[in-house]
Amino acid sequence: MIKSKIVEDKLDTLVSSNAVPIIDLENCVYKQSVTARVGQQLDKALSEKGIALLVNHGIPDEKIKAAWDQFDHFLDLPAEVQDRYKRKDGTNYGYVSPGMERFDGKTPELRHTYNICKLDDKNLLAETLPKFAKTITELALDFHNLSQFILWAMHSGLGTPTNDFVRKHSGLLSGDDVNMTTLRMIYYPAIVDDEPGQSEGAIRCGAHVDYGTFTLLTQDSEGGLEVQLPGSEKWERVGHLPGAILINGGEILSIWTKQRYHALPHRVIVPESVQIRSRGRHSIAYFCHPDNSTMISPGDLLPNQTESAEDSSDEKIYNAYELIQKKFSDTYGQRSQGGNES
Ligand SMILES: O=C(O)CCC(=O)C(=O)O
Ligand SMILES: [Fe+2]
Repeated sequence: MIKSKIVEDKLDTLVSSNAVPIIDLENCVYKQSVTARVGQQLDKALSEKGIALLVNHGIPDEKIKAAWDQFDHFLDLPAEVQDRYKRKDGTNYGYVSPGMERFDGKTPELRHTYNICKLDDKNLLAETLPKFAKTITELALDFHNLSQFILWAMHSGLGTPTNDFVRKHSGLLSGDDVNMTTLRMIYYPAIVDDEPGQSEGAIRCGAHVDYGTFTLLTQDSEGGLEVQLPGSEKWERVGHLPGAILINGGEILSIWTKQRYHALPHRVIVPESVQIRSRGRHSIAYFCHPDNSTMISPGDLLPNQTESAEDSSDEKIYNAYELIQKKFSDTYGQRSQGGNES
């Protein structure tokens, strides 16, 4: 009985049933034939499923593992040292301890995260853990380069006549005062069933959609990630393809494409399998955002977009920064000021 449950846990995922498109990035070579193919595949995947898996993305596994190791070292530091790096109100960078985030406004998330918003972040633990700063910064640069390749491919897939879409992401990782793009280290501790508050009603990460253009996610093992595919309210387990990076669309991209691309609802539950939940889980999310001052007009990215009666209505158009702040306060109320990016 127990055995068949474990087998079921291994098989019953979107990855194992080939329901997530896999896109080969060919190490991100900037060849027109490659960006055009990747753009087309992304267009199909993000419009039909809201999700895809990227392989041959060029970020070596060892670099990702080294970053997880460094985050573990950070989590081993005494609490008073960690506190010095805590995320502060009005900014997005720094350490977020379990319980600081509550996606549904009440249930604390059982996870540690660390946000990096700038490639040359002088505050990044350079004195306390020099290797942490070096390893994470190098990885952030890799994600920055990968996201730029994806932006060019998306530009091709969307068929927008100008390269404004790419240009509007000029400030990737140059600081959250300019652009909210964030590399987030994440660790979900193992769930110990008989410790109070650990399993009953607990969540690793509550249901939400990400706010920006797209998110890249890498995970070290199956650990409860679930999504709602377009047109369905059913939560489906994603599963895990070692070495692949998952991409999902965010809310700004969805508005920009008049919902052609889906903002994918997702969450991380406490896995029902004792075996799986008794393992800690690492992930890294890279949230790609347009520059804060970018005006996000519905349908702006679609080719041949002419101003329709609907567009020229009095409906207010927000810039990317306002949209994110609005989203924070819709979702978190007062917490938004010191809340989280997702
Ligand atoms: O850890 C994961 O798998 C997902 C994390 C996530 O969705 C987020 O932080 O926005
Ligand atoms: Fe998310």
